[in-house]
Amino acid sequence: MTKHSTDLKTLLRDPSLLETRAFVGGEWVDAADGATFDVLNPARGDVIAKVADLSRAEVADAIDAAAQAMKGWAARTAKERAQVMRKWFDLMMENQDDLARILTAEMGKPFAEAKGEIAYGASFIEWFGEEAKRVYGETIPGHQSDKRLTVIRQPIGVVGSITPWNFPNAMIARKAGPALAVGCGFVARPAAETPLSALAMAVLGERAGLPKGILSVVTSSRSSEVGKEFCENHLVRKLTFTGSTEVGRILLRQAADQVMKCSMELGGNAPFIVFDDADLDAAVEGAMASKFRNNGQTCVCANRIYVQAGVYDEFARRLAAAVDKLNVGDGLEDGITTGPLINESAVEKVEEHIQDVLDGGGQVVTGGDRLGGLFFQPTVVKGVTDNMKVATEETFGPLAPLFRFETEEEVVEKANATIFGLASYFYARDVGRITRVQEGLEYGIVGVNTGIISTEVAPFGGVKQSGLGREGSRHGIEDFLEMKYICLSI
Ligand SMILES: NC(=O)C1=CN([C@@H]2O[C@H](COP(=O)(O)OP(=O)(O)OC[C@H]3O[C@@H](n4cnc5c(N)ncnc54)[C@H](OP(=O)(O)O)[C@@H]3O)[C@@H](O)[C@H]2O)C=CC1
Ligand SMILES: O=C(O)[C@H](O)CS(=O)(=O)O
Repeated sequence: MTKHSTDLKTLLRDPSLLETRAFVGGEWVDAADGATFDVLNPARGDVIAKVADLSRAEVADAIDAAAQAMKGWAARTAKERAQVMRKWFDLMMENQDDLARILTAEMGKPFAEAKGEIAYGASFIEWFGEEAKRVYGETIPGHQSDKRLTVIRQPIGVVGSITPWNFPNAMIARKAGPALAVGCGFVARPAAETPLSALAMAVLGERAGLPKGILSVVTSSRSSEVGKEFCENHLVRKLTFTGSTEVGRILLRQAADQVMKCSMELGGNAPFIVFDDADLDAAVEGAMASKFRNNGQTCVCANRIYVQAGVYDEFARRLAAAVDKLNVGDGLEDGITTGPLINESAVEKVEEHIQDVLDGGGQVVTGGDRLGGLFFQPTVVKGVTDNMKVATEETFGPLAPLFRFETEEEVVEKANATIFGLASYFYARDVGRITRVQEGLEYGIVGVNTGIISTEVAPFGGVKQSGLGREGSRHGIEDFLEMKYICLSI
């Protein structure tokens, strides 16, 4: 891999999108004490920016500003807010290439994939700008002749948002879209690894006409302090989080003290099942898409690949052949399909899972080795059994473990044997089997003969310990509204 420094500003058509100050109350600010934290390019290891490192007190200022700005923003009509959201969408798409280069530089995913994320993120801004115009109330036949009953829905209040590094644009957009569209104030704390994408979104949001203070981006290396401020500040009425189940539990415990409404999009352990009546080429294509998207660093990636005995060896052969065509490298360079992992611990987790398979008698079909830095060979292993770590732990990397199974009943039981319940996938052609399996899988999302399920028009979220609530779709707006029952006596 070529190792050279990243002069990101020279790569941008509009260098002003590369913002390193925090966005608080409509102002671009350095930390009061001048503190900064480094943002690294995971492909090259160099520091690409030094970003304002805010304290908890400065986060509180952003919350105050959001509460103040809400008064005017919520008073606008849904159509007026939608016009600003639409402008924001247009600006994100006009600046798609620059936003993608910033995203690739700080997170590592290849430029083409980063462009896809920008479009995916922008789609939530567009979708919820429109959806907010359809937040209807209701009238209810009175229980007494002198009573007139109505139900109205109003913005829940100031929203605190904590998002991960794996989708630095889309995970914020999937929350900010509905929250802002219905009139909420929104304070976003992006992961310390990837703050630049969020800041660039705020630059464009300001240009689109978001009023001062309604959106803040509070960059900070002190994630737990920010989380505590969100959970303890009584002006915050909603906490929305995407990340690990472990951190989700911490936040839920903290939010319980003020009975705060929470949305949680947490970890997964997706089964990917290939039955013997599957279209094997389609199943390989789906496995590649699901497993190796974002270098395996998504909560909906296939984490366990179950293949029915009759097609196990052929599927393994075809999958390995497809994996060998992946091109690992620096995502800012042309022709790269697979970037680096986000950090050293992510690489070590992949190595740990592979070694555990080998220690248990499994074998590497292809890959299995580091490539220097944070790069790792996309890997297929076979002979994987239920007692191995990869059966219960999310790898979050480019490892495709193949489990063999005999019967439909067996594999559905094994697929469900996890505390997680976010995404699941299977390939089959028998309609009876498809019906039984799609209904039997205990997951919030089931992909049938497809490995990619993510879209703004459908409800995204998990059951069991994969989360609370849904994001996207007409359902995704509900979490940012409160229902009010009005009983009028005439
Ligand atoms: N469901 C999903 O979409 C995702 C799931 N994951 C899962 O989480 C694992 C670890 O990934 P990672 O990014 O470290 O995910 P984390 O859950 O550790 O971090 C997610 C976000 O939460 C912040 N955070 C961490 N601890 C706290 C806290 N105590 N209070 C408030 N905020 C906190 C992080 O900030 P900071 O990074 O600055 O510490 C980051 O912004 C992955 O291996 C994967 O299993 C990860 C990303 C996305
Ligand atoms: O957190 C994630 O991994 C994303 O939610 C996955 S997706 O929505 O981009 O598919």
